[in-house]
Amino acid sequence: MSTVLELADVTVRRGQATLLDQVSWTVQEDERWVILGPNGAGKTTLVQLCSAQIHPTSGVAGILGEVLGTVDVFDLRPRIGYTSAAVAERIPRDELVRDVVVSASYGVVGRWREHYDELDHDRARALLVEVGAGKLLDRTFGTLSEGERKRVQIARSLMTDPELLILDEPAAGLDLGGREDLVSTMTVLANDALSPAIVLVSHHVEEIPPGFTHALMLREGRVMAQGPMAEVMTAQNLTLTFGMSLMLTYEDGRYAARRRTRRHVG
Ligand SMILES: Nc1ncnc2c1ncn2[C@@H]1O[C@H](COP(=O)(O)OP(=O)(O)OP(=O)(O)O)[C@@H](O)[C@H]1O
Repeated sequence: MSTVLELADVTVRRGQATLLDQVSWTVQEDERWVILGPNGAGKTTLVQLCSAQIHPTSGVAGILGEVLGTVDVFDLRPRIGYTSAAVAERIPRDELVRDVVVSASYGVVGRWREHYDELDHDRARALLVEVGAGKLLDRTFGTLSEGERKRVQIARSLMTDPELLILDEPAAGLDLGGREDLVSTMTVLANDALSPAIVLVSHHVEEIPPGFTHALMLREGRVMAQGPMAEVMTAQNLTLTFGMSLMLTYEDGRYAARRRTRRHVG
C-alpha cells in the first residue's frame, strides 16, 4: 500500500496569521478522507497544500512520493484531481461540457488549440456517464444547474486518472436533491477499489458518503481529531471542532448532527 500524503508538522503563515498550525497527517492510497471544520478553520488551505498549489512555511509536505519544494509542481499537479469553487470560476461559461472535461488532460481550463485524440474524447464521455452527466456532453457549462456543474467538475478531475482526488466542498450550493445525488455519486466512487485516494472537504457531516473511511477535524488551523471514521466521528470531537455542544446520530451509513438543547441534557 503506498502513501499518498505525508505531512509532518506543516505550518502555513500569511503575515501575522497562522492558517495551518503544525499539521501532521498521512493518507494511504485506499483511504477516503473527509475534512470537517467550521468556516475559516483552514480546510481550503490544507487542500491547496495537498494539491501542490501552495508551499508550507515550515514542516515537510510529502505528496505522491515527492517533497514539496524539491519537485516541479507542474509535474505533480496532473497526478492530482482537484475541484473547488475557484477552479469552477475559471471555466468559461460558453465552453462545451465535453471540452471542460477533456481539457483537463492538458491541465488547462478552456480549450484553445490543443489536440485531443479519440481516446481522450472517449474517456471524457465515459467519465461523464459515470458521474451521471452523460446527457450534458453537448451543453455549455454556463447553462448547467449548480448540481450538474459539480458533476462535470468531478468528471474533469478524474480525466487524468489521478492518484489523488481532492474535492473542496463539492456540495456547496446544492439543494437537498442535488446533495443526495452527489452523495450517491461519491458513494460509488468511494467504494470502487480502482478509485484513487479521496479527500473531501465539507462543513456538514450529512454530506459524508457511506464508504468514506477516515475523518480529520480542523479548528483554527489545528487538527482537533483524525483517524478512522468510527473512532473520530463522535459528538465530543464535533463539539470541540465546531465550538458548540452538538449531538450526532448515525443511521444507514449516514451521519447527522445538530445542536444539543436543554431537553437533551440529563
Ligand atoms: N492570504 C491570507 N492572509 C491572511 N489570512 C488568510 C489568507 N488566506 C486565508 N486566510 C485566512 O485563513 C483562514 C483559513 O482559511 P481557509 O480558506 O483555509 O478556511 P476554510 O476552513 O476553507 O474556510 P471556509 O469553510 O469558510 O471555506 C481564514 O481565517 C482566512 O481568512
